[in-house]
Amino acid sequence: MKYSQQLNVKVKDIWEKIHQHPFVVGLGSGELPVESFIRYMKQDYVFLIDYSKLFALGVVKARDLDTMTFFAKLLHDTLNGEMELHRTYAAKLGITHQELEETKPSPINLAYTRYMLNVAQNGSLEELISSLLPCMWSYWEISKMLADYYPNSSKHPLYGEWVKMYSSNEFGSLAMWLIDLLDRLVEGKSERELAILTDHFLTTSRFEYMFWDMVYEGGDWPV
Ligand SMILES: Cc1ncc(CN)c(N)n1
Repeated sequence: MKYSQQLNVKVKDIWEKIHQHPFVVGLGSGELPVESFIRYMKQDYVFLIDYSKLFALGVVKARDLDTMTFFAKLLHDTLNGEMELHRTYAAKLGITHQELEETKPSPINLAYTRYMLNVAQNGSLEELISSLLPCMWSYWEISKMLADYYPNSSKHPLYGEWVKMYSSNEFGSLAMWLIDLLDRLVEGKSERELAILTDHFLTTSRFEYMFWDMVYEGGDWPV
């Protein structure tokens, strides 16, 4: 079994909980309260600013030109494609660019990005990939699930564009490229080395769940 398939088995319960989370279900059914979506857009925008830096660190840690080019593309697509979706939503929702950029990250948001940035700065390329992969892979799985269970979700007047972006073949192919890269990089790694990667993958998958919960419930700083 490929390493990515082993990860997929181990993460199943966490991702299942994400698929059942009221925020995700609400995106599919169209019944998500707009206040939660606004909170998500603002928190996610500042999340993506830090997340982009992981791709820049991927360029630095890459060991060949193909991998460098791929991370450079991910960096470009995140800053200009994924974040443009957020800017477009912000305009629709009456949020200014300044408000978006100045969003104060919630405790969960900060903990999640700091965890990944710490791994990216201090760990290997394989560690960097295993910690940032759930972000892309889980969104790809969510959007496929939504397309199956809520076939009209991509036509919703507000949430449809979100569903379309993350269920696009382009987004899916980037996630698959990264999965394939990780499978190639782990060839010959010891059980001990793989256990570290698996731990990063499961930790950031849990952060994904907590992020959904935070934007749904509004987990801000207590004081
Ligand atoms: C928190 C989070 N996780 C994942 C993604 C998809 N890149 C995102 N935009 N935000």
